[in-house]
This record gives sequence, structure tokens and C-alpha cells, in this order.
Amino acid sequence: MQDAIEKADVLIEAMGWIRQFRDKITVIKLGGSVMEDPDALGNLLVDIVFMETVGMRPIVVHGGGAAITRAMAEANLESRFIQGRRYTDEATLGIVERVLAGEINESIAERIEAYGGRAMPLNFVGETNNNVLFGERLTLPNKEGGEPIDLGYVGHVTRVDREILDNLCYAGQVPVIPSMCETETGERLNVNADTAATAVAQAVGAEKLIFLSDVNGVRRDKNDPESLIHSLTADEARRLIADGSIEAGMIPKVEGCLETLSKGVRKIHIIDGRLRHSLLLEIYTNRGVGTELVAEPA
Ligand SMILES: Nc1ncnc2c1ncn2[C@@H]1O[C@H](COP(=O)(O)OP(=O)(O)O)[C@@H](O)[C@H]1O
Ligand SMILES: CC(=O)N[C@@H](CCC(=O)OP(=O)(O)O)C(=O)O
Repeated sequence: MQDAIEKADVLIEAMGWIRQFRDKITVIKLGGSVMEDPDALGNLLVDIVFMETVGMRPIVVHGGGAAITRAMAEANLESRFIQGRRYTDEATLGIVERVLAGEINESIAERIEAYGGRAMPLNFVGETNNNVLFGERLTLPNKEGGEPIDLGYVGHVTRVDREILDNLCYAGQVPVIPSMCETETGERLNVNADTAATAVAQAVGAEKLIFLSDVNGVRRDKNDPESLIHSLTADEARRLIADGSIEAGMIPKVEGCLETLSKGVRKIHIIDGRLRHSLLLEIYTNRGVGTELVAEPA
């Protein structure tokens, strides 16, 4: 009986949050590492269907770095990363397009539908091009001075077709966006999925941006889960990047968060997508899980 009463208390608590987030857009970034676990991905997609059912407007942006690396290895191509970005030559681009914008994008949308939701895959691979991300080539500053670093067919997003996203959201469909963009002349480019998610969150004025990864959040010591930072300020994040505590794939994630905070998205969370119902716990309960990024000290 006590158990049942506690469950009812949780429902009442959730009701307040459901009301607060009704009609609000949340951008959810699905990381490739969490998508490697089919059960974890299934649980996350069920949570997304729940969010949509109770009136929130989720938008999914996904990566698929691990699957791309695997497909490249099968094609005897070596993956090379520069400052967290994959060097993308023509052969690599073909694989990114097939795996990310094709297989993964379509499969996420199909699974949302299988769980009872409605979803729209937004890619340029099928017969109709309904891509919403537009951009240009990205070069990285050379830390040793000299010429900027060329990454091949890698881009960054400069424009998001917000109208399509708004229309889908308000029609009760979950937009599913792969991390690729097109230039205004139709060239296709590979985009880091964290930065794609931040561009979408900024463009639609999202209430929340949530990164689902395979760690419990940002840690002071990346190998120690106990060193999780619950609330990370912009200043401390910059310090942790500078001293090397934040590294590899966490760098573009946190850098993207900092830029997004300065552009008005109010809440950003990095959480462990492998934890069952981590999304619902983060949004609909008072127990924050993972790391919240905040502009000023809490
Ligand atoms: N300070 C840190 N705290 C937590 N994780 C970190 C940190 N520095 C680096 N990482 C690494 O970042 C990874 C998550 O980023 P990434 O590999 O891009 O995952 P995703 O595919 O989920 O975006 C973690 O698995 C971890 O190895
Ligand atoms: C330019 C660049 O690095 N693009 C990424 C796109 C996928 C991605 O970012 O996936 P995760 O979220 O799983 O890391 C890549 O090729 O791996």
C-alpha cells in the first residue's frame, strides 16, 4: 500500500511539470554511444513518445559516430579525428550519408512509430529531400599558428528551417534530424551531432536541450563516476576544458552548450541515456540526473 501511495505522489509531482512544459520545445540529442545499446535506445524512444503524448514538443537530433566508425572499418577505411571531428573525405562522406542520414535516421523514426508515436525523418537520402539543416564548410583554427585546419567534407550549421520543425511539432509529429547539412549550392557535409543539436535548439528557441550520452554527466575526473558535477557554470566548464579534464567527445558537447546558453536556451542537461527513464526523471521529477549547465553560479 505504501508503495502505491508513493507512486501516486510521483504522479502528482509529474503533473505539475507536465503542465509547465506543455507546448514547450525540448531538443534531445541522441549520442551514438547510447544508440549502440538497442534496449537503452528503445527505453529512450518510449520516453520521447510519452513526452509527446502529454503535450511536450520533442525534437530529436542524432549522431551515430560508433556506427560510422564500424562501417568505415568494414570498408577498410581508417577513422581520423581532429579536435573531436572526423576528417571526412569523399569515401567517408558516402558512408556517413548512408549510415547516419539513411539507416539510423529512418530506423529511429520507424521505432518511434512502432512505440505508438508519430515521427518524421528529415533527411535528403530518400526520394523527397526534407533536410532542415543548411551550412557551410568548417575549418578549425590551427593552435600552433599557421593555416586553418581543413577537415574535408565537414560543415557547421548556419541556417535551420524552423518553419518545417514548428509545423511538425504542432501537428504532434516528432522531427528526427541527422547531423548532416547541405550548403546553399547543394553540397552535403558531415556535422558533429552535438553542434547540430545546439544549432537546432538555438533556432527554435528551445526550452531545454538534453544530451543523452554514455556517461552520467560531466566529471571532474573522467574515469570516476563519483566526481560527477551536478551544476556546471560556464566559467568552470572553460577551466576544465583548458586543463584537459574535459576531453575528446565531451569538448564539442560542452563548447556547444556554452554557446547555446549565451543565445538564450534556458536549461541544458547532459545525462546518461543508459539509465532507464533518465529523460522522464530529468524533465518530470524534482530529482535532476546528470549535469546541468548554468550561465551563472546557482
Ligand atoms: N570530464 C569528462 N566527463 C565525462 N566524460 C568525459 C569527460 N571528458 C571526456 N569524456 C568522454 O566523453 C564521452 C562522451 O562524448 P561522446 O563520445 O561524444 O559521446 P556521444 O556519442 O554520447 O556524444 C564519454 O564517454 C567520455 O569518455
Ligand atoms: C564531423 C563529425 O565528427 N561528425 C560526426 C557525426 C556523428 C556524431 O557526431 O555522432 P556522435 O554523437 O555519436 O558522436 C562523425 O562523423 O562521427
